[in-house]
Amino acid sequence: MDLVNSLNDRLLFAVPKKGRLHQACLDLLHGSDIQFHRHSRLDIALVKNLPLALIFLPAADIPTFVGEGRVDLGITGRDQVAEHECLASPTATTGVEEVLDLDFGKCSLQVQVPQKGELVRPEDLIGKNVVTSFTNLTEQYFRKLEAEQAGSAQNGEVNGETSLKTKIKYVGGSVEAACALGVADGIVDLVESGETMRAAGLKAISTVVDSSAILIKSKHPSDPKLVELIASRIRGVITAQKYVLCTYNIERPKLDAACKITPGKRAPTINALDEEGWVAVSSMVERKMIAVAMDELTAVGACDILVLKIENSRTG
Ligand SMILES: Nc1ncnc2c1ncn2[C@@H]1O[C@H](COP(=O)(O)OP(=O)(O)OP(=O)(O)O)[C@@H](O)[C@H]1O
Ligand SMILES: O=P(O)(O)OC[C@H]1O[C@H](OP(=O)(O)OP(=O)(O)O)[C@H](O)[C@@H]1O
Repeated sequence: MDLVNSLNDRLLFAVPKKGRLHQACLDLLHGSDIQFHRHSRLDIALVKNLPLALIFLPAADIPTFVGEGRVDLGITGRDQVAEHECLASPTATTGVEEVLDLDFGKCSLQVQVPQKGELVRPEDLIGKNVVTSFTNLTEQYFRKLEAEQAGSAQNGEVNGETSLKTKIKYVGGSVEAACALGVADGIVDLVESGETMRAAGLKAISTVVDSSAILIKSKHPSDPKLVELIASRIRGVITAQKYVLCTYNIERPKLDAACKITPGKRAPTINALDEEGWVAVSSMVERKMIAVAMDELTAVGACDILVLKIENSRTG
């Protein structure tokens, strides 16, 4: 097939085909000027302006394809990478390397139990039924907990061959239904806002892993220079989303106080104004801090404060 043959000279980049990370990934590709046309029903798209092909895969499968080295780059959740890698030996030649935290898709994999009930600590689930989509991480978690309870953790038996008392079962989705249906005493599932958990009458009692979307690469990518170029473009878009540009005018004696509020990524840019004793300052400020920064700037005497969106960036 032509499409498959045309992959030979291209770097392969795996992107979640659906789910929570899909749209944010498309936005990131757009912001990085990675241009492609995806035919309906096709999970491969050739990039028009770079020797790159996008492969649309379930987020859970991306660490496998990148880890095997067949696909060079990928975006998925840190939770999915941890689930895939937690049974791998640290000296394995296959596997993935994290390139960049993408600052979206933030959630936590948490142990959850019914709000009303006798189970209050993760140890209370030992020997009971636990349902999850993350069986490897859950097994690792309960293996450690069981070893600790048996007082053997310090003797290095955490990864020992003793069989697990806790019964861990896999389901592919709607994990939160398992307790109400009587299939599980507790679950291990992702929590972002906590709405799903609370609606199902559950509460979190422990965190297995915190997650966000990450850019990963194989240990031996086919074109390391192109990997670096793509990482640099994506880093630029992420930085642009994370920061805004704040500009203001201030009298020189008040400049030190203002610069403490807006120190910038490297340092603020300061230009003399065509008015004696006044300067203009421009500085990158984290978007989530900008309202507080504006309040504080006003309090120290800054005026004409403007906040501008950053379209794209390459910063050190
Ligand atoms: N509620 C959430 N908030 C933020 N990120 C999430 C949330 N749920 C999942 N994620 C992230 O998105 C990744 C993919 O999860 P998602 O449930 O979207 O996958 P999927 O199974 O491919 O899609 P779907 O649930 O539509 O079948 C997770 O591994 C996690 O990193
Ligand atoms: O804390 P919240 O903001 O409510 O988000 C958490 C929910 O989001 C994910 O499921 P998703 O909606 O993707 O569907 P799924 O159960 O089919 O995976 C996750 O598995 C939780 O169920």
